[in-house]
Amino acid sequence: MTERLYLYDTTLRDGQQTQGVQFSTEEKHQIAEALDHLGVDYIEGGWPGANPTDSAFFAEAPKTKARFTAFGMTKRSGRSAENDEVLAGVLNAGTDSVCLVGKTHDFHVTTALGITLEENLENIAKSVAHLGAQGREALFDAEHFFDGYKANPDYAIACCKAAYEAGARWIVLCDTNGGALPGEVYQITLKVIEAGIPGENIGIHTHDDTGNAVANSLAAVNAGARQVQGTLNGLGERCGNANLTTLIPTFLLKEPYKSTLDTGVTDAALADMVKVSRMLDDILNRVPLRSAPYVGASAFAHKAGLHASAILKDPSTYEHVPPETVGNARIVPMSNQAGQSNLRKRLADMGLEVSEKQDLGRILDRIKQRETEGYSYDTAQASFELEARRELGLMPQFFEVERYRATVERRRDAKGKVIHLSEVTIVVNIGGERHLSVSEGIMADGNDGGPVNALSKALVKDLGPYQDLIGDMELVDFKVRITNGGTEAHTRVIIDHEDSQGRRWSTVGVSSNIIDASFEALLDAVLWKLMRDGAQALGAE
Ligand SMILES: CC(=O)SCCNC(=O)CCNC(=O)[C@H](O)C(C)(C)COP(=O)(O)OP(=O)(O)OC[C@H]1O[C@@H](n2cnc3c(N)ncnc32)[C@H](O)[C@@H]1OP(=O)(O)O
Ligand SMILES: CC(=O)C(=O)O
Repeated sequence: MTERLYLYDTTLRDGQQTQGVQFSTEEKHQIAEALDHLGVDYIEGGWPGANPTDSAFFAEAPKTKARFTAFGMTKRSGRSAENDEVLAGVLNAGTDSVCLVGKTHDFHVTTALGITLEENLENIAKSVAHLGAQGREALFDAEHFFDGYKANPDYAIACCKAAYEAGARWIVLCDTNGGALPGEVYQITLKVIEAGIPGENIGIHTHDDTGNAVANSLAAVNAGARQVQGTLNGLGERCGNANLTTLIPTFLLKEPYKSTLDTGVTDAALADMVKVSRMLDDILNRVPLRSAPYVGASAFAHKAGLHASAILKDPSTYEHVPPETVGNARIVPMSNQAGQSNLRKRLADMGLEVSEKQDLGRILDRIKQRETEGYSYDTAQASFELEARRELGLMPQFFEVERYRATVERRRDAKGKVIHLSEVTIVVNIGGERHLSVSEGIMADGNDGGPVNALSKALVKDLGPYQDLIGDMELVDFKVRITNGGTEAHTRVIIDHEDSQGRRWSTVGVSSNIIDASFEALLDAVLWKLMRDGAQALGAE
């Protein structure tokens, strides 16, 4: 027998309380659609009436299978629920479900609201009853509940009971300041159940200020709570909310949850978890967190030689779940932590079957030597492939760069405005024919006319017979690190490119000069593309 566990998403409300996050109405629609596809039970859209974006979003609310929910606060003292204009703004959104936050910590009632404890109980009860009278499903977010319980358990429970007895479907225990720990969340949730509010009416809303938001949510569920609130990628006020991108796979893939609880998320939707997580990062223009549980790019990356060796025999040796269940992928990167197992796997993925131990040993030595010089191949897999081919004598010679020159200049234009000028000249020999390309960039008001951009444009401007093959390359990311390779400081540049086939590849360059390091990474990017697309090697005479 399984029990229903309800998932309540607050990305569009508490997620929007993240510093630096401001969703547009359009983005809210996009996120709501992705959440609905995932199969959560509730989507909290925001606080209608609190700001123009939320009001506009509720005015054209998305049609979702999930219960689309408006958020607000309990009525204020000195007026009736019917006459509270903030509450009216929330109700006017016309949603079937409404979640109201109310105080449950005596200190907040007297200090933040400045009213008596009795008045607060009445405000909670009257607000919830008003929702019921309007035919709405009521949820009560018991703000500061765990801190309130520790300070005055009877009063904190009385607040929850006031809401429950007034007809609230859910009493959501909130760790508003995020300071609670799993043991106490478990014990206090049990106390609420003992006080007469059944677990099937209890929700949990946690924040990650001690890094325990997910653990605290699980603790409440272990005690009997049957609704979990959280956000995609753990977005939220301060350190964030409980991360649904972590919790959902845990509920579907881990015991005891897997065989005792049902959520509305199917296995097929779970396999889109990485996609949904990346969609949110794209909207926020954030680099996805590589180490994110389940969905991070490194969540199934096996860097150490001992791990890679065992993974090749059976992936479960170093994986807690199969990556494809959440739409992720296994990678075995190359680095100075690697052994021949990593190498064989990487080479096989590239279509190179290398069985000679001597060949493998030489490639490994070459990679490890270059890593001591400042190169890094665990992300720059395209450069790794080129190095392996060079060591095996399998790297075609497409062309030779005879020389390049890059100049940068900072001066004022006729109006006295500071501008930066970059000019790059490259001479390339292709099959005995010399091609000269010049590119220049002017950088003013922050546009992209810097020297690396000019270098990139010059390199791909005229590669003669190869031009058609490289025309769709786009530089999409550029990272610079200062490293200590050997005795001197070096600049390491990692560049990501994409092409129209949807491929993304990373290359690395290292030099004491940032322009030269960039040039090396750009050149590798072009060579990798030509090699992968089967370009004919014309050499350089
Ligand atoms: C724990 C949470 O994350 S709850 C969600 C919090 N989210 C937000 O605050 C974002 C949206 N909020 C807003 O846009 C604004 O705060 C509004 C529109 C709701 C209110 O704005 P204002 O009227 O200017 O009030 P302001 O924000 O300064 O202060 C909040 C008021 O609500 C009162 N209040 C706070 N919680 C409650 C409550 N649960 N019930 C009743 N009143 C409350 C406060 O005492 C304060 O009243 P005061 O000004 O008389 O002291
Ligand atoms: C309601 C809410 O967001 C909190 O208490 O954290």
